[in-house]
Amino acid sequence: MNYKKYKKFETVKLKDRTWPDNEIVKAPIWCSVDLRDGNQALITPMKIEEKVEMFQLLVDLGFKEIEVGFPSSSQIEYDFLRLLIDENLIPDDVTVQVLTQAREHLIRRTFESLKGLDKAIVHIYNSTSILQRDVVFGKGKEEIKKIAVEGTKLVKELSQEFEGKVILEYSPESFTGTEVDYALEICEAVMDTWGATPDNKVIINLPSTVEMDTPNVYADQIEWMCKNFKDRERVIVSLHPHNDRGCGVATTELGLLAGADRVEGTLFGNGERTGNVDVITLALNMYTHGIDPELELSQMNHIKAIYEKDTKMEVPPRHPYAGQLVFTAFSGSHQDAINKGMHAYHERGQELWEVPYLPIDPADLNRQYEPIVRINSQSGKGGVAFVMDTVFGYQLPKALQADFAKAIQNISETEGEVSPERIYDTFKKEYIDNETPYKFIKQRLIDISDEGEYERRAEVTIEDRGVMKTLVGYGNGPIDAVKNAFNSQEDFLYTELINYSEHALTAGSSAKAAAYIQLRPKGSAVCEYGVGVHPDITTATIKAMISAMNRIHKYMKKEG
Ligand SMILES: CC(=O)SCCNC(=O)CCNC(=O)[C@H](O)C(C)(C)COP(=O)(O)OP(=O)(O)OC[C@H]1O[C@@H](n2cnc3c(N)ncnc32)[C@H](O)[C@@H]1OP(=O)(O)O
Ligand SMILES: CC(C)C(=O)C(=O)O
Repeated sequence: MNYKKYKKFETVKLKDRTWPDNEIVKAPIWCSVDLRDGNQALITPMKIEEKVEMFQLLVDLGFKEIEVGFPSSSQIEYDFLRLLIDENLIPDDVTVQVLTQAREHLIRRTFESLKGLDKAIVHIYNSTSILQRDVVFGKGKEEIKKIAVEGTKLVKELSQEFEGKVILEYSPESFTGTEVDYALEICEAVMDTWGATPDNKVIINLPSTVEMDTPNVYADQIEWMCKNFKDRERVIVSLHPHNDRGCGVATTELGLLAGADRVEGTLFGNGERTGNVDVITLALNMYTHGIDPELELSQMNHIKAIYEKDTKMEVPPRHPYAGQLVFTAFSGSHQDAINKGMHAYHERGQELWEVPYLPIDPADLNRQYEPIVRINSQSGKGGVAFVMDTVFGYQLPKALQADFAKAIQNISETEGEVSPERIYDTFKKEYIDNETPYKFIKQRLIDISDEGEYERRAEVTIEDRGVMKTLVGYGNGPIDAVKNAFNSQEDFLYTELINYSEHALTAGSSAKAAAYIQLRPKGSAVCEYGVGVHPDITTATIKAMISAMNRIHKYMKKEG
């Protein structure tokens, strides 16, 4: 690879830059260019119905400025705008924008397409970069400036005949490859020609048509322009970044720090080559800093579905905020931290979102029902416990979490990802449905307390390898009485209770309880959990105890 084939681009010299100390404190004016820059870059450009659907989505998301196409370039582009106008599909608070090269016949045709609108942004451009002046136009600086000025004159003239209001936008296209002082000279000439004033501002769009350098260099270019306009008040400074070096979002954010007022971009960053800047990421980056993004992005799956349908593009699984995997943690330590963080967030009822590894509450994007944690061989007990809790409602005690996670890891090591259903089935098989050698049949608990002495008699009927037995025991509470009923049998293992917990599993009249019992045979190191589920908590507890005993039997048999 011959890196000597390339050279670094000449950067603007800005010694007194202020942008590094600035902060983004409010949303910029957003302009969607999905229907123009996005559409022109598609393998199959959108059909009219798809354009209409996309336009409606953009309106619903809250865009107030939408570049709807390049009407002079083709009949479909022209017809689409006509349809929006003729069918009255443009809301009053939305301004449509149209792009055209700064060429007479294209500008005239553009104005024809606008008939009937009460306002529009007419966006003219010509390339101003050193390279394009040379290889595309073969023209010097004055001639290139003349293209912009002549184009502006014509837009002005046609605006005067136009019944609505025209806002002029001018782009020194390939701005990032243009000397800033020359870009400024053309932009000032355009504004002077237009007669720009603070009440009749011109949108000066400074595109990073090709991302040529690090985002700080673009920020320097923008700050330099902002500082050097003759009258900053007559300009709306607009950014239009592309993503050639993969820094489109950073470039835009730094451009905003540098003083820009407006951003042109697309949903999910569709657009020429590596795409335009992704407006959704920009807006949600602001949102997660407590800034109103002024876009309604809560129905993320819906936005993604329409986008994918109309553009035939796919949102990659790791795309910020929208990708299928971005609210999923596979690794154990992440799962553990998310699990604890979510619990703390809900328990504390705090207003501020603070959950490790999740910069945004998935619920804010209507993604709360997606599995946040997925289980593979890198997962630990936290992730398994999280799935059991959030998907199935079982709050596993710590020691059981570790024990059960081992069983799941054994599966994932051979089979890969383990689904929540598989996790639950395994849990049931391991801890609930253990019926050999002992099977629970029924129980009766009698209060035999006397003069302040709290005492219970437990009668537990079980099936022991085909034989029905009713065991009787006494204790100072149900668990004690039941345990003693088992321990009083000579042919049973004498077990000690190590741990007990229970909780309601479901709400309402059909509520069930889950009981967790950990037992250890006296003098043995074996320690097993059993789980019982039943509407009656005592029955759930007895079932858990029997399950734990059966697991001990199984384990001891295995160990010989
Ligand atoms: C960075 C961007 O995304 S800019 C937007 C780009 N989008 C598009 O181009 C999509 C729609 N475009 C089209 O369909 C066509 O380009 C049309 C219909 C607009 C124009 O088509 P054509 O006139 O056949 O060709 P083309 O666009 O290649 O223009 C060629 C001529 O226009 C000149 N030209 C190109 N851009 C501009 C401009 N912005 N202003 C003035 N002249 C220009 C070229 O120098 C060239 O001149 P030459 O023939 O004297 O050499
Ligand atoms: C027309 C201009 C703004 C453009 O699309 C670009 O520079 O990328």
